[in-house]
Amino acid sequence: MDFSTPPEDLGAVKFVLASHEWQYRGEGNAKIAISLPAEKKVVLLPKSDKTDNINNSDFWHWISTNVKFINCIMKPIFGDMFVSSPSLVYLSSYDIQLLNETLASVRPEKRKDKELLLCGGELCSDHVYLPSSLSAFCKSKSFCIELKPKQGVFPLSERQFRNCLFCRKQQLKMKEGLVCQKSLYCPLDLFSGSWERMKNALVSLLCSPQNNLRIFHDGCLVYDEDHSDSDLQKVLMEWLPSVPKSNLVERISSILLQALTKDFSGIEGGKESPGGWVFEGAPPFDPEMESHVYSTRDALPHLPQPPCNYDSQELPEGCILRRLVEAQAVDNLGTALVHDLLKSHQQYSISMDYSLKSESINYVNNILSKGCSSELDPIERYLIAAVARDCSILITFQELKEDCKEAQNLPQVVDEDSRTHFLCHIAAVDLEPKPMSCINSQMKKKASILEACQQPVL
Ligand SMILES: O=P(O)(O)O[C@@H]1[C@@H](OP(=O)(O)O)[C@H](OP(=O)(O)O)[C@H](O)[C@H](OP(=O)(O)O)[C@H]1OP(=O)(O)O
Ligand SMILES: Nc1ncnc2c1ncn2[C@@H]1O[C@H](COP(=O)(O)OP(=O)(O)OP(=O)(O)O)[C@@H](O)[C@H]1O
Repeated sequence: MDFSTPPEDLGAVKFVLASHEWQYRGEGNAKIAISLPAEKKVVLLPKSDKTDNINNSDFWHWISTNVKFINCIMKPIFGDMFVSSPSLVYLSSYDIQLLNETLASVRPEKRKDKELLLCGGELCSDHVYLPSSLSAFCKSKSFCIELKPKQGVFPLSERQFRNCLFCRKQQLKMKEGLVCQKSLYCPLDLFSGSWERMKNALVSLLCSPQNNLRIFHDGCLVYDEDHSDSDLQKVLMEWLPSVPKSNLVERISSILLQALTKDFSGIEGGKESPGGWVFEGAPPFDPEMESHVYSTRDALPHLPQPPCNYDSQELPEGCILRRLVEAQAVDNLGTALVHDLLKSHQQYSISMDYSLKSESINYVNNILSKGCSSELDPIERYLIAAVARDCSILITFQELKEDCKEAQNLPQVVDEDSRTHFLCHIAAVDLEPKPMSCINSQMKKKASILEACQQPVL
């Protein structure tokens, strides 16, 4: 593969590793994140497995199309205030190789099936820190909670299960040995609009984080699934002022919930695109619809756990939870119906069995040409919703200096027990489009989940 041609014509800027102080931040299934602490930026580098076969020109078109998708589709849907625009960088193959070698000792074993092969990536604001416009009013320590909330609203065709997809998938994760304990978290509670259930969901995430919660302190990972309860207590003691007999997990959950339900529209110059996210023809989020499926719900596999609660009420306007749930509801058909549609669609069927990055470019270009409009077809809507069902949010807090009158109108939350005020910021990340083949792979995953639920691991 030849990655030597500088892709400057697509707006990419040269990134020389040796010119920056850098650290490994973390990774998911698709990208490795390198943080640049002095600049408060991150470089996100796509990973490849040995079977990926993409040429230089296709790679650069794919990655620049991804950035356009974030800017033109996900940003209007979530709102300017929750999404920042990445730019493109290119690296030498020497630097990519150096990264592979240097990172080998810090990368988790379970992620090493893929490595860096492609000489480019996205440069983004590092959202584990507060933007400087806010941190100027704060004391020094910053904390960030990363959440991957997963799917919190389901199309009618997928509401017949007693337990939601996340809770059913726990059976598969147990069966495959990916986790040794089931998560206590249920996304339906987080998105329920009920203060008590949302709070319980956050406590559950803190106590069983799996790959759905991480905490960073001044840019360093201090709590995730590989840490213990006592690590969590230490982090929270560092974060919150001591108050005798108070429950730190409860206190942090309350702070987090204030941030997740806060109306950020209009804050930080975060102007809405015309009409906000709701574009003509998008199915409105309708909690009433689910009443129709009660009658069939009991017919499906019973897990050795209580049923999930599909009841929900409206979330506050302009808060991140509402934006997420509305973006997830852009698909109102569900995987099986969309999969059937795809099979019958001559135009798409060719892309279906391929996970090649170049294959996704065509459908993303179609979405880009339509924009957030009623012209989007159900398959395109599904692919947009799929991003919102798997993205992460970074919620960052920094303690406000005492008597800081200038910060009155800035977004803040309060720890009631200690009366401490924190400025906060929320960013959605991992908003790149999924390949068309994800419809096929999600069908297969759902079949495996059903099978795992038929022989539940206790
Ligand atoms: O479909 P799911 O729910 O299994 O989600 C996958 C995630 O699994 P999770 O359940 O969060 O552990 C999975 O996360 P992990 O690798 O398990 O941390 C990825 O996010 C995957 O996305 P992609 O295919 O890399 O773009 C996700 O796949 P898709 O969203 O592309 O289907
Ligand atoms: N803009 C950002 N600021 C700070 N940290 C970030 C940013 N973007 C990503 N990260 C960190 O990098 C990690 C990997 O990024 P990302 O979630 O985009 O990767 P992925 O491989 O696509 O994930 P997934 O497996 O969930 O699809 C995130 O979990 C987060 O900790």
